[in-house]
Amino acid sequence: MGDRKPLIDLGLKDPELFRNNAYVNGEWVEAKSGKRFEIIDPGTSQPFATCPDMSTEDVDAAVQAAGAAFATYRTYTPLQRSILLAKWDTLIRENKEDIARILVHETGKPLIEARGEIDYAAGFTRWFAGEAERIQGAVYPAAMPGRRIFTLKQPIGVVAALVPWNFPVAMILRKASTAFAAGCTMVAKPSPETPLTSLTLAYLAEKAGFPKGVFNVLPTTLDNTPALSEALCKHPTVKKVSFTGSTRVGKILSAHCAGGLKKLTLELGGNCPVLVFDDANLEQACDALIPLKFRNAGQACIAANRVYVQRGIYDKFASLLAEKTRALRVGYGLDEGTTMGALTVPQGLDKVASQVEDAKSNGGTVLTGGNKLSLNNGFFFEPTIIANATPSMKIASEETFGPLLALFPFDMEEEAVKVANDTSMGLASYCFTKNVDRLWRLFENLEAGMIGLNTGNMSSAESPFGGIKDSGYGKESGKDVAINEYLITKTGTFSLEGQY
Ligand SMILES: O=CCCC(=O)O
Repeated sequence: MGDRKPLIDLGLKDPELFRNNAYVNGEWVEAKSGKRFEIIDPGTSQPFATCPDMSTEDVDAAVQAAGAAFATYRTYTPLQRSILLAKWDTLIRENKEDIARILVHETGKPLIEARGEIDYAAGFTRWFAGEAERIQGAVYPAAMPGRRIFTLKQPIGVVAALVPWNFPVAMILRKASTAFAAGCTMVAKPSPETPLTSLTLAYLAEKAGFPKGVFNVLPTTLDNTPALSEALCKHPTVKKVSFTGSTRVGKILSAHCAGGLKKLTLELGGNCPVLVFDDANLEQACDALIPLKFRNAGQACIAANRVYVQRGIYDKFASLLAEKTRALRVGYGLDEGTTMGALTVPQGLDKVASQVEDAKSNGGTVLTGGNKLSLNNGFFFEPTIIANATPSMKIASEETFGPLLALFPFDMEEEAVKVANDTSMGLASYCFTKNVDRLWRLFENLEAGMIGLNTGNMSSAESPFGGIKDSGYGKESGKDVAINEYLITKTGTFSLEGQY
């Protein structure tokens, strides 16, 4: 266990999994300042643990450790890296229940979703255990006689991972598994709300046998986050930065990285549209939309935000969706039967409330929900559906990041595509129709990095994840594309004697 215990009994089968110190160079350490901060359970608004508040003065030691570890870890064979990832994967799966409990306390999500997140997250450790052994250069036929051209893929170096609070286990594993498969080392900065699961994963990485310094985790507060992130981006030993979060912060980090020409992966905001056509299977569309919107209380970058419904089925679809939404059980994440938990940050409540008020005052109809919930002192909001939404409402242009869905009517396909694309974002778009030609047209014409065709679920280890436009660049997960983000391609040119 770390130096301190949790403030409440977390009910862990293995209390060793609770780690509340930073992890640097294989040691569990305090911040140089000696300061700690509280981690709040969103389901009760009460602190349940504390962590060291790492700041810029703690950055160099972590990066130096990762740099020193890189000198050795880069020489590990693909098979050695694959075996380490596979061991980590096994330990994560074996400890799923305990990790899920910590995750519920950190995020407020229901236990059933926390377990699902760990299954999803362990998909990355398993997938990248395989990818480690599939890194390949190429040989190119040369135009000049006697010349041979070939490429070699090598790890880029120390990576800084800036991790969000909405899927803290999945997002850190999506980045770390890729980096470790490539032969890189990492300094991770979890979100201030959710540092504990990252520390548990670091503990399991140590148990799996990753050498000291390969994985370093720096918890910090919201106050220290901008400066610490800037220090990581600008540290000369850091060669790549991977960030998941808002477009606003992504642009700031991009500026920090520009001076050092750091390679950057940005997985940013969504404001994702969904198009439901008259010929869709309405049950299928509703059953896809409920988790797509209300998973993690709507706090997902790929969550549905704006739903455009063709006029012929608008009323029928709206009432079916409202009925299925009313079946959700909002409650404390660890309570039996909870299917939607608290929002992770209290500011989220105000944003949803202000969008609901704005919609109502502009002629929107609340079909279900619409209010904050007074439950357990936690950050709860009812799952909410607004009908008769119009382009002038805030929900038409602002990403909600909460449990609110707005239904907009439309008549023609061209019109729906135009409004769906009328955003600076381009992460994911979804469409529901049984017309195959239309599906194909939509796949080509919707402006997003990922398109769900009769599905709302497209996140998986084998699928390249990432957006276009203001939703960022670079892909995470999937074959080749993700791992290439952590590799350099070195070109060799060779001349045969007597033929140059
Ligand atoms: O919120 C961002 C990630 C969501 C996902 O990986 O499905």
